[in-house]
Amino acid sequence: MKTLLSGRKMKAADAYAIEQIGIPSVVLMERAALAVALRAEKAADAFGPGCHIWALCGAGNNGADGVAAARMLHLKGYRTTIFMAGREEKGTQELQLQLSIARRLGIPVKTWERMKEEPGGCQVLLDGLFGVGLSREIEGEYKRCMELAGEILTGKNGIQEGPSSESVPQGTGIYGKYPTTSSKPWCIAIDIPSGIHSGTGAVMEIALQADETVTFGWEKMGTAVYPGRSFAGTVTVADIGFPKEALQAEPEEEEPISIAYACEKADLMRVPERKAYSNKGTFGRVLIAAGSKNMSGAAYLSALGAYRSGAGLVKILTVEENRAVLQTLLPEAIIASYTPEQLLGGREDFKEMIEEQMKWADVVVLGPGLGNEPYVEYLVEDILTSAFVPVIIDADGLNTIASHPYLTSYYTENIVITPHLGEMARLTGQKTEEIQADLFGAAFSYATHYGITCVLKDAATVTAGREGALYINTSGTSAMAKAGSGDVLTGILAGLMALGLEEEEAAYLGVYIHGLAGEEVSKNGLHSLLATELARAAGTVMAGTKGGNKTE
Ligand SMILES: NC(=O)C1=CN([C@@H]2O[C@H](COP(=O)(O)OP(=O)(O)OC[C@H]3O[C@@H](n4cnc5c(N)ncnc54)[C@H](OP(=O)(O)O)[C@@H]3O)[C@@H](O)[C@H]2O)[C@@H](O)CC1
Ligand SMILES: [K+]
Repeated sequence: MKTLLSGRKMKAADAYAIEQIGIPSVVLMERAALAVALRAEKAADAFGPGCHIWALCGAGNNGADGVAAARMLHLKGYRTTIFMAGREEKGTQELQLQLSIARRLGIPVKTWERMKEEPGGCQVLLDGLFGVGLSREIEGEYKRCMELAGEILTGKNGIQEGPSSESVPQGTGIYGKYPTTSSKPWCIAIDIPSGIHSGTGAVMEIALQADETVTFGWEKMGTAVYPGRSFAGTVTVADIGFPKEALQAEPEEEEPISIAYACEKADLMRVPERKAYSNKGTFGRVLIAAGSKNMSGAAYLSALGAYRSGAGLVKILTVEENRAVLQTLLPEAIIASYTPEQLLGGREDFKEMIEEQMKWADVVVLGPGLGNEPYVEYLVEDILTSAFVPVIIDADGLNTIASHPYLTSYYTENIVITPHLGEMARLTGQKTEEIQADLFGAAFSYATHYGITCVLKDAATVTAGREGALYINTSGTSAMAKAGSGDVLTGILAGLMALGLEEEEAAYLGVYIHGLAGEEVSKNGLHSLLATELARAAGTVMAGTKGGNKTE
């Protein structure tokens, strides 16, 4: 698992390394600047002779990194200019030190306004305005400086020419590439794109669009969620010598959200093995309470997802009208049915039936395609009160809870909810934009308030465990923004729980597998993905797990 930090946590780790361990600040900075300079060299070489590298620097240590990187590039023979924003005399000690070295070496240091007049513009821009020290909205002079830098980066002032070499060098050890031809400068963000909040990923009024980000020690949470993620380009994490113990350092001001985790391929090994001596009962029974009249697709996709990700036996509990179609679509599933009339007429009998079904199940999915008829409230209530196994609630299950908030009183630690932003907004009474502005905060608050697992679905899905552990998903593609994708996800989570994973682990791992499945299908193009293919591809991803393709 990858570890990601908030800006404050990073500053605490920084302080720990300097004050407790005794690594001088400028030693860390030298390594940070070197990592940036190495990337800048690649970009400059891609442009070829005549490349002009600018370091746009603020008055903090992010700026000091920029000045130090500019010095290294100057010493290697690259044409380099430093542009300063903010008041140098009020800058950090490190900044003043780096500037005095740069000046003694004869590197031009100018104020940011002079960027307008620089003949030939720049081809590579190092963004060192703000790093993890950014703590409030950007305004005034800084804002004007960033507006100008933004114009330069988008080529709007007409004087820029970016790297244009025919032979394009690949990034070393990362996934970045340089453009073969471009009229825009290549922007390397130092630590984090300036203007992006390092904890939430929010744009603090204005932010600079980077082509790549070189970050130090640990990736910042703000570049893993949107919109920060789209500003960062490809992210390289440079090891600049922080000891692991530095992670224990707590931020000065108490901060509930300071660390998050992200799955990597090796985490697929967490999926339990499929034992050779087993039967369908060994791998758990999934009950899917889904579908309504003329709405059978969601139930089918959820059931398919569960089977493809390991469930031994799947039963779909749905309205009678869906029986024939579901039996045809998925003969492997058991179908149990009810009629809404049966429910409204005799609540007790219905409740008994639900209780029996819950006794059968090891895992329950509640919600896909349930609709919003009045009887759905009773169905949700009866399931929540009689299930003593994990229950994954999605879609109309969540909408029913949103419109009947008393249902949250039945939440137990076994509950996993999988809302998208709109559903989360309905559940919490917040605006979608408020949730979007802080996905970590929204998932964390809901999960810890109710003591449940919350999978908040977005282009970068955030999962919060019931005690507040946070997981950010890094797999997946835009191809997955398709009808039925969420239904398959509920099935995958259920399948993993049927295999024996705990709710939290199944949730973040399931989201990761779902994303990898999306990537697999997208190899055929981004537009054409079908949810059924996603379920099938989840099976392919599962084949790569520890027990996925063993014969004994
Ligand atoms: N040894 C180390 O320490 C290492 C540090 N490293 C590097 O240092 C970076 C962190 O440096 P930093 O802490 O100096 O803060 P930085 O991001 O440069 O911001 C500057 C100042 O801006 C201010 N400010 C905030 N918001 C503002 C706003 N909206 N508008 C205007 N001003 C605003 C705020 O000061 P304030 O005004 O709040 O007192 C803040 O202090 C880190 O990202 C990494 O690149 C690496 O070299 C590794 C070793
Ligand atoms: K920056």
